[in-house]
Amino acid sequence: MVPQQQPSGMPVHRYRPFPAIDLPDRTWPAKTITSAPRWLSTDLRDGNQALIEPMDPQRKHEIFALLVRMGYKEIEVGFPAASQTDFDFVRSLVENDLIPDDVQISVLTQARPDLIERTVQSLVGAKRSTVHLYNATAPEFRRVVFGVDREACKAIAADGTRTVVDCIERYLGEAEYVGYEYSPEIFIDTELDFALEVCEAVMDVWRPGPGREIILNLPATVERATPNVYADQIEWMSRNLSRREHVCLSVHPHNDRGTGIASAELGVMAGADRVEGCLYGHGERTGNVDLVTLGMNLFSQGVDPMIDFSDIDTVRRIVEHCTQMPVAPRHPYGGDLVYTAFSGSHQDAIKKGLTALEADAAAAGTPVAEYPWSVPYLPIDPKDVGRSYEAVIRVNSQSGKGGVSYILHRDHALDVPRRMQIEFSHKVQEFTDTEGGEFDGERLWEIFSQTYLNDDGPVGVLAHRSETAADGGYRISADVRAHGEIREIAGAGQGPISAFCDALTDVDVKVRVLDYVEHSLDVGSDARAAAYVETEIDGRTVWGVGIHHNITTASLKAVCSAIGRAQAEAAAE
Ligand SMILES: CC(=O)SCCNC(=O)CCNC(=O)[C@H](O)C(C)(C)COP(=O)(O)OP(=O)(O)OC[C@H]1O[C@@H](n2cnc3c(N)ncnc32)[C@H](O)[C@@H]1OP(=O)(O)O
Ligand SMILES: CC(C)C(=O)C(=O)O
Ligand SMILES: [Mg+2]
Repeated sequence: MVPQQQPSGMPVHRYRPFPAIDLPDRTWPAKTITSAPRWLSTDLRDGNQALIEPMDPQRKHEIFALLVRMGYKEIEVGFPAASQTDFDFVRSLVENDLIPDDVQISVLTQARPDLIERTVQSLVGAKRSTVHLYNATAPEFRRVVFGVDREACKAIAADGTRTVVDCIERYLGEAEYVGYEYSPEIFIDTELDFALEVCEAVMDVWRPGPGREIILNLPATVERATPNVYADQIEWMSRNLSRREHVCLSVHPHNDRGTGIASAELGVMAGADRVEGCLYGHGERTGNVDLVTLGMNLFSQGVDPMIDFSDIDTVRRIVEHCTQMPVAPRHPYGGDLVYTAFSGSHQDAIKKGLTALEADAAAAGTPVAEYPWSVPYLPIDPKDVGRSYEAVIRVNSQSGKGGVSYILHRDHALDVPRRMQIEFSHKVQEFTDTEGGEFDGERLWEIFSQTYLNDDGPVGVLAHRSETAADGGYRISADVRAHGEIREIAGAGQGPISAFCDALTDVDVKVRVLDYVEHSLDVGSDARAAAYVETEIDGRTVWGVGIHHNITTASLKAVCSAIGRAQAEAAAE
């Protein structure tokens, strides 16, 4: 029987579903995003206003410089009427000529004449800027916060816009370009017909036209509905706004339901031209939509985000330093663990995927870094964002042979044969089960060396001499340490290993070789070789490993290693 879930007892009755939008002929579900929208970073405004400790001027400058380096062309730099510090920061950007010619800063203000005037004053001397005005338009805000009806609410927006126009004329006549952005705050809770009415009233004052666009920014100030509802709202506005060709329609999702990314993406599919957000999703409460994830989502679809994320760790480091807040280890694209696989089957698939990618790229004569990416469990190549494969596969108790052998290959160039991978990963499992936690490459190498490369077994080879007979037979004599004594032993066979195994009967050791693999570890005349031998000793199948500059020595060492392993296994029983 299927287990029966029980009512939670939580006060569900206090909440209402968000009403659906009546838009049966919506077109956004069939759309795909084929080019990057215009981005606005509001790290220095919405992001900053929500920090436990707002950024000091030096940190603000660091973020600004980072945003410029990454390629953001529209940057909201503050709320200059809020405080002298905010005002001074904008002035320092302007007066120190820190704003590149192709970057447009913007500043936010409430629709209050004194605040607007101060805000516009902060922009004197800026070549390109945008004045951004907002007032809340949702019914609850009209009633509770402002105590106004629809007409009065609309008047706040229109009058505010008029004041902006006047102030721009008064203070910014010299500027190359001054743009205007209007946001009906709490747009998602505003009746659509009223949001449209307010935006039209604002446009009547600003009078957008050729060369004079207006940015209408429709915020999900508090995200309260599924992203499809936001998309419907955006599509409805996009269809019904007049002067649409002169409107830059912008979305500003917050992330209260954890669907800010989806809201932004569906918003763009629904007709938005521009997205406002913050790096790593800083901002009020659960944050603004994360610009890193949005940009990288495009990148992962083969669409250029027009922003450079190729050094994602530096971006993260600067954001963490400036906001004094950590980025979560599982944060998409930038978190510490997001290109890491711990579990065995994932590691196995990634290892095979990377090998196949290299082979496919080589076959196509294309460098791997240019070859179309397709590796299981990794949506993008970590190297494309400046991560290395080092961190991709990490070993703990959930890991299997794939991960373990990947790390041995990565750190020591060992190509451990498949059946030996199984044997060694069981060995590692014994350790991870008892010790717990993660095993790094160094710890794995310790276990590998202790298991296969220690010379303390019952038999050790000290020197060997060999000759090939005219009939192709192989003769060997070797000085060995056997059971505490130094002995010279001799034997014959088809090659060094079979001859050595024959010689070992002199010291009462019987070894049957089942498989043998060797490969070089380095290049050049001084190169070392690794030899792996699968043996049957006293009814046990065990592997041995030898590493040496001389390939014959490596093989004999591998046999001795297997003898040691057999004895250790027997002792452990
Ligand atoms: C969704 C967002 O992120 S909006 C941006 C929010 N960011 C900030 O508020 C940070 C900067 N703000 C501040 O530092 C301050 O609010 C200041 C300095 C701008 C203004 O401070 P104060 O004058 O003390 O006003 P206060 O902050 O209390 O704002 C409330 C008043 O502004 C009015 N108001 C709020 N928003 C707006 C608006 N967009 N347009 C016009 N009036 C507004 C309210 O109705 C209220 O008026 P009342 O005092 O007559 O009731
Ligand atoms: C001021 C506006 C754009 C805002 O930040 C919001 O509504 O979230
Ligand atoms: Mg906001």
